Amino acid sequence: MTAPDYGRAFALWRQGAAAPWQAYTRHAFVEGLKDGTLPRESFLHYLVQDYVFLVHFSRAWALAVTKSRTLDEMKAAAATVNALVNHEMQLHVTTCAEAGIPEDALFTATERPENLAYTRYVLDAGHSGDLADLLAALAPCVLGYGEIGTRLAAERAPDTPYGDWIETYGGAEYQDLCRDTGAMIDAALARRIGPEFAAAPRWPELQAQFTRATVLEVGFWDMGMTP
Ligand SMILES: Cc1ncc(CN)c(N)n1
Repeated sequence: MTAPDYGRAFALWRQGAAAPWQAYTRHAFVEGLKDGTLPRESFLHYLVQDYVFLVHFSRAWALAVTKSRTLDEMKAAAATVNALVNHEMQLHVTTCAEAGIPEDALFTATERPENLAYTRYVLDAGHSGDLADLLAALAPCVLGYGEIGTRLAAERAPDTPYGDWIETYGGAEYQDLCRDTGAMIDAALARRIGPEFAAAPRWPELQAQFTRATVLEVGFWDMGMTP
């Protein structure tokens, strides 16, 4: 199955991080969602941690609004904040409520170190750099789940109990967000480092940021498998 088209910069970054990207998008946790063998306890533990993750990720996308230089950049970043806090997190709230975990317990959950490392790494990339640095660190999160969702929607076992999760990330709304984010990244990089991304002096550092965030995604799945 070919990877979905989320823009030029993403295609280059993904290729530059081939081994960790494979480890992230084909992780045992992901395969367990696909065939339904992931233990429920692991899934719920992951969802609680992921709720906290999304709180901090929303803060990072809000930082992208303040790092923007055009209204189009601001609109794209603000749309992602909205998608995270008003749509994606609803999956976590609803699924956890059905399992007897109330939303206030989600908001106050103790973060696992793998979670803390990832979110604070991304926030620091944004605070210490510009929008290009921040987007390189944010891209594996948004676009990786888009790629995973697309594949799982096509390959899932019909009776996996994780259909809601797969539909959230494989569905049209999330896929539109991925395409918009990919286009926003391409435009933001062209504006800051020129249209020939991979030839720009800053490219190796942006690639390193994308690769580090991808490795932290692998750690997040590992964490999910050890409640
Ligand atoms: C850890 C993680 N990475 C990515 C996503 C998709 N927004 C997420 N919900 N959680």
